[in-house]
Amino acid sequence: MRRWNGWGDERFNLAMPEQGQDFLASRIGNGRPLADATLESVCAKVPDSRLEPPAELESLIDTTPEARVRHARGQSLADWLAMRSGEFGVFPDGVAFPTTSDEVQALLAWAAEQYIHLIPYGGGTSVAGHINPLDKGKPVLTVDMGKMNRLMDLDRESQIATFGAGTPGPLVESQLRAHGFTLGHFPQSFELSTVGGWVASRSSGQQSLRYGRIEQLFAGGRVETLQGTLDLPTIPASSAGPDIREMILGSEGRIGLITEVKVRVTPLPEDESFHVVFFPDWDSARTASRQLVQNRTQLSMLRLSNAVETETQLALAGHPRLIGMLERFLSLRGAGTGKCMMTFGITGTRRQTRNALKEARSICKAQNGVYTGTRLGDKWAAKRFTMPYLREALWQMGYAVDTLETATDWDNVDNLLGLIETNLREGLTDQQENTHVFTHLSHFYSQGCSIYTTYVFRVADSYEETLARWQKLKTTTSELIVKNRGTISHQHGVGKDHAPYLPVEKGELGMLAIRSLCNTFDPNTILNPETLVK
Ligand SMILES: Cc1cc2nc3c(=O)[nH]c(=O)nc-3n(C[C@H](O)[C@H](O)[C@H](O)COP(=O)(O)OP(=O)(O)OC[C@H]3O[C@@H](n4cnc5c(N)ncnc54)[C@H](O)[C@@H]3O)c2cc1C
Repeated sequence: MRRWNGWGDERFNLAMPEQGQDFLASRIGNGRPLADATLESVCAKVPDSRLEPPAELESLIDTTPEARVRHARGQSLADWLAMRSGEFGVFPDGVAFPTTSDEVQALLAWAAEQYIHLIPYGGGTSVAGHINPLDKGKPVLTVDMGKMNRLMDLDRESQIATFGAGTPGPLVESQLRAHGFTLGHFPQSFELSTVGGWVASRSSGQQSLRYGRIEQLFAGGRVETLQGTLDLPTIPASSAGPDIREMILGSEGRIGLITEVKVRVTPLPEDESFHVVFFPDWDSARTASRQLVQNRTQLSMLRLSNAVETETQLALAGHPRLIGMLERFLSLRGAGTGKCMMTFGITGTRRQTRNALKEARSICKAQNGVYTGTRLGDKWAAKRFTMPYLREALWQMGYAVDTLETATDWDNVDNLLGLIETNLREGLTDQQENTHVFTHLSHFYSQGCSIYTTYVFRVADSYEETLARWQKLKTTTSELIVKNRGTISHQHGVGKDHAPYLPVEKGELGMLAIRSLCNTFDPNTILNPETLVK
């Protein structure tokens, strides 16, 4: 069963190896965990539902406290603190589980008539407050799309698959795999996030170098809005004015409920492998990454850890004897202190992968990269969806962990990365607290790349103080990002948490256009208020 107050399946735990514990203690001190609230105690706080559904919708709506608790928060650190403390604030009045587009349309009609706020909900993996209900004086109905989770059609010739919007990553891939296809969209939240959520929040998967971001994969579909149904036909390309698909991408539940998603799929690859190269320093590593992508070497994924992330990953990996041997070998080859780890994936026909590997190794070698084969890369691939479980282990040790991500042009990558890391590292020094900060680059483009920074700090003596620590780090760094040519989000979307920073990025006129778009479909702000735009 899914954890009600954290990430993933409650039967699965990721243990922190002893060396990892020592490493963190040496960086930020020993943590002291806070006490967790129980599900029962939180359910007891849930007020009576204000919903009075008509008979024909009654069977679709669950108003039990537990369903409402389980849909009240996403996965941001602020959400995590709310769930762990039991201080949720607002709960939805009910959760609807529609099974067809017609049922979604009926829910919309009822919501409009009764002035009920409606929150579309995919996997609830938002890390930016997208799906949290607000107290606006009206009832709130969360619409969980999870029952619309089937592969509805597969056009093998055009390679287009139609899915119910609530289909989560594993069901997308298993249903396609049975027909010899893949979507190739693998966000780290793959286990729980859904195809509709990916479209609504402009998600990016780890192998976007080969398969593209969701923008490239989203071919069309069906959206139920308060003004009627929007059918998005699949056309390979078009010069017929602005693209309606682009309006749905990143709409974050403000325009309507996506009920069917048509995606561009690819036959399963013949060959796939993941490789690791260590570079002596950041400059050579960053140069090699940029050259790989600007050279259009056919990689399917690329990730470059800076020196602190490399050190942290090796410390947290366990197996001290093997890691020690690796470090000695790397040191002899010139990649000692300050080394940076690059992981890359190659996917395709055997011929393509052979050529890509040759090209990639040659570019890396020219920058003094030490190629170590596939062993570490295979480990990364095997564990890539389990890493979010580490949050639970860190929490039990008294540490809070969060990530910040942006993207910028190559000429600004080092500048912005430095600003982000320094701000996070020094952000709690006035409280005599250290923050452990490390970064990787991922999602590479010819023009630039995304910057993904993780920060770990000790929880304070109370939930309120811990939240205040997070707010300070998050707010000051978000301001810094948008003031320095970074996007407020490369892949996590805007939600409610990033909405204050959007106007800097879009400008006044841009914000007016986005607001007008939402108003066209939803003039009375029934849908997901204050997400994306106020
Ligand atoms: C551990 C972790 C790792 C993550 N890794 C990545 C990553 O690698 N790449 C990445 O892109 N993101 C990542 N995310 C962020 C998150 O998973 C994505 O934003 C994802 O796309 C959200 O999908 P979801 O189905 O969970 O949507 P939800 O969180 O349920 O909703 C997100 C938004 O989309 C709207 N929405 C959802 N479904 C619909 C629908 N059918 N119709 C209309 N609106 C809808 C909601 O109203 C909300 O505004 C990560 C999150 C976590 C917790």
